[in-house]
Amino acid sequence: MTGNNILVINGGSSSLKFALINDQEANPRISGLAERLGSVEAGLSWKDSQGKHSKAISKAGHQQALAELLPLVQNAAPEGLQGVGHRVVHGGEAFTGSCLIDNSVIDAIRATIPLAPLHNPANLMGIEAALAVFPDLPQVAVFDTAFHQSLPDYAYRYAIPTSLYEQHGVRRYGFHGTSHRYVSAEAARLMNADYQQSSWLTAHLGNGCSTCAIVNGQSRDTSMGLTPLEGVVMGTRSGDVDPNLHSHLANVMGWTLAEVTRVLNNESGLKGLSGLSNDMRTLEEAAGEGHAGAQLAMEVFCYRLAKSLASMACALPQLDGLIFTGGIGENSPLIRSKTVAHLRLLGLQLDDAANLRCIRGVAGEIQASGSPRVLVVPTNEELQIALDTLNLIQPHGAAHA
Ligand SMILES: Nc1ncnc2c1ncn2[C@@H]1O[C@H](COP(=O)(O)OP(=O)(O)O)[C@@H](O)[C@H]1O
Ligand SMILES: CC(=O)OP(=O)(O)O
Ligand SMILES: [Mg+2]
Repeated sequence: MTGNNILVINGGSSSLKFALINDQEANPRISGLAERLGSVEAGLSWKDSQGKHSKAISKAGHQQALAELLPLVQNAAPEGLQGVGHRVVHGGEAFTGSCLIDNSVIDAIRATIPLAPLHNPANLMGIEAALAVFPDLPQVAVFDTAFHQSLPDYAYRYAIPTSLYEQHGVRRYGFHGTSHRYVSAEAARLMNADYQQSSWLTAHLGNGCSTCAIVNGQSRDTSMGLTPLEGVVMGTRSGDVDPNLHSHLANVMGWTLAEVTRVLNNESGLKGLSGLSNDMRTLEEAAGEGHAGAQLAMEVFCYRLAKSLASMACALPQLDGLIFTGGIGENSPLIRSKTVAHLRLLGLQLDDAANLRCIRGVAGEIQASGSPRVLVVPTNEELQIALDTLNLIQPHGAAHA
């Protein structure tokens, strides 16, 4: 049994992340990143069984980058590829699950560009490049928003005029659905619980961060909204601010809309608060050495995260577990413990030794005895995308590694 080989592509505006996943193997055969696409500094870096490699691909665009990595992928999968799975950030209300890509799907992703101007054009570039390079392979779109299409209307509607929703799609959509879905199903599996009869809170803490309430395998609420700016504090994104901040900055400071958008998306969050970095590792080190900005950024991050989780708890009939995931959630005992310390009202408390043990890919339970479960579950969006892709291209479903 050699398994199935799926190429997973996550297209960004000037980058293209990729991984070759075999559904019978624990690790990707090859994974990497083409970055600074379109510029003279464009480069390709990747990791395979032989180690880490890099190569300059000056001025390469998305399609050329894919053509460059094609021989590497073919080399890693001499038996051939079965399909290509794409991360697509925004599917609007058109997609409640993953789907095979055809012209109508491409049109629907294009029609959603006004709702995700930073993400969807880049995802489309990845899809179009892959269709040009692999015209004969089935390709699948896996949407960040699809898992959250089960939100009830009282969770997804904003209290603004109804016409803005009905005519312009202004509502909460939610993102990181692939990760929230993967880690909650994985938690149920690890706990021998029935996923279809279970309730979870999840905290996906990467560069982008979001929380989610999952009941019986369905998302019931999530912290991100119309765009991935709403919600908790992130690496460079502010999360929730007073909606009047836009007009305040325009009227008092004379900022343009583009400047406000750039500052809230790229200069805020941990980076803006600390004045130092968007990287939690850097902040933890600096805070340990007494850097006041780093300390404050971490305090705000944890308090706001706890507040978001407490509000998500409104959507649950019971709490089977709080799940931490993403680079920060999987690797920072300090952030987990500071966050849970604000959640005593939910009865949550950590076991310090267990908390310290769950880092660098180690999954496990970290609660103190008597507390509802708290779990660390490493996310694997690429594997979930590969499994969704296999499920759609194989009528009888895919096997799990
Ligand atoms: N050991 C660690 N301690 C604290 N934070 C960490 C650690 N390792 C990674 N991180 C943080 O994880 C974040 C990146 O998460 P990741 O999930 O890799 O991001 P992305 O959303 O880009 O996939 C960064 O803030 C990084 O500092
Ligand atoms: C939608 C989103 O926030 O994605 P990321 O965390 O990859 O930036
Ligand atoms: Mg990640």
